[in-house]
Amino acid sequence: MSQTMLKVDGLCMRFGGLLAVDHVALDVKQQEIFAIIGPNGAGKTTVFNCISGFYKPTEGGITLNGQSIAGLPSHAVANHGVVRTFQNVRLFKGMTVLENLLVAQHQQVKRNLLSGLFKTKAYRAAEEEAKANAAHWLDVMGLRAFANREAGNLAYGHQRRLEIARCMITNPKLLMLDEPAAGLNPQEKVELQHLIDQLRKEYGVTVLLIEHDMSLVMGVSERILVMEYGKPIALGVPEAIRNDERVIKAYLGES
Ligand SMILES: Nc1ncnc2c1ncn2[C@@H]1O[C@H](COP(=O)(O)OP(=O)(O)OP(=O)(O)O)[C@@H](O)[C@H]1O
Repeated sequence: MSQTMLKVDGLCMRFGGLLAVDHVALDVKQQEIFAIIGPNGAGKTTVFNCISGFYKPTEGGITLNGQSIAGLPSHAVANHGVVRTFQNVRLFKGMTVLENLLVAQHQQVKRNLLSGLFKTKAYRAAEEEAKANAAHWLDVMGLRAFANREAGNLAYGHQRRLEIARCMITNPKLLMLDEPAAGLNPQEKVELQHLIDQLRKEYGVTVLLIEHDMSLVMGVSERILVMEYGKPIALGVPEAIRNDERVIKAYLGES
């Protein structure tokens, strides 16, 4: 049995009178692909925002490899190796694809002002490494032909891939994808499923995913947590979730 990487316990998030997340618990194992699903407004993105440091939870624990990350600001959570994408793609749209990948590595490239000014050997080496990494991820994501194109001018599916590349280039432990299939065509969805699988197999990343596309969720996830009105209502393998009466009811109630 592999080790738990992310553990969320008794997580609550209140907005005024609304308990958007109500005692959510989950544990994601090393190199697992774990999905959170649920009807609109169930609290999925709020859970993501709490884990990634965009919200400070009202209550509850969040640990990464046994270390508490609850309540840390997002940049500190990112420094622990937890990175995420957003429901609406967030890129530097006026920069080129390549520049987006170089900027994503700014933490790794030595930013010491003096070493930058004098272009020390170490600084130049770090710059070269950043460029080589960028080239690698352009290839993995099939974006090499668009390296010098403005990110904002890419087709939507390519923007989504660039967003994932920006995460992966930082060599994360946990990759959090918020509705990565939204806006993709059926062919792109199939490719996305293969990509998620490939990222886990080849780069050892653990994946936490929110997704409405059931074919993708059922095809790629090892375990699924279902939320409704802020509460966890089911947790299990895809086959069990597919046949869970509470889950079926929650989804039927939505349509
Ligand atoms: N910053 C906020 N202030 C007030 N209410 C919020 C805030 N963020 C989320 N909510 C509310 O919390 C509830 C859960 O929202 P959330 O976006 O987490 O749901 P979701 O499951 O991700 O939905 P969807 O699938 O539609 O993206 C909703 O009722 C939403 O209006």
